[in-house]
Amino acid sequence: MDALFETIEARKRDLPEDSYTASLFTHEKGENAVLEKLGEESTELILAAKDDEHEELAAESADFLYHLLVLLSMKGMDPDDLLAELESRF
Ligand SMILES: N=c1c2ncn([C@@H]3O[C@H](COP(=O)(O)OP(=O)(O)OP(=O)(O)O)[C@@H](O)[C@H]3O)c2ncn1[C@@H]1O[C@H](COP(=O)(O)O)[C@@H](O)[C@H]1O
Repeated sequence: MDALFETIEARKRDLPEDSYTASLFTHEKGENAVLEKLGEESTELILAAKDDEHEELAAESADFLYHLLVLLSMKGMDPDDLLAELESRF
């Protein structure tokens, strides 16, 4: 997750043209682009869970987590903020 987040941060900084991640940071809809994606991915995740398809559920969870990490980066946060919150509940 740390390596993926570092890649996301690099895409935010360098904005390569062929990068999907960079396209989320420069989207005309602003942060709504990634928020919409999170909505779609959560629906797909729920459908995979209902079908009890483990492979599909893992794939949809990965899609959701990736877009969540992009959102955290957009907000100037990082995975440590998420982990700190989880630890505070432990
Ligand atoms: N983990 C991901 C990842 N998960 C999902 N996606 C993209 O998220 C997009 C939307 O997912 P969907 O399931 O909705 O795909 P879709 O059905 O094609 O939907 P649309 O794109 O048509 O809306 C797809 O284009 C996926 O490729 C990701 N794109 C990138 N990453 C990671 O980010 C890294 C950098 O990627 P780039 O920014 O593209 O260089 C990659 O090496 C990966 O590690």
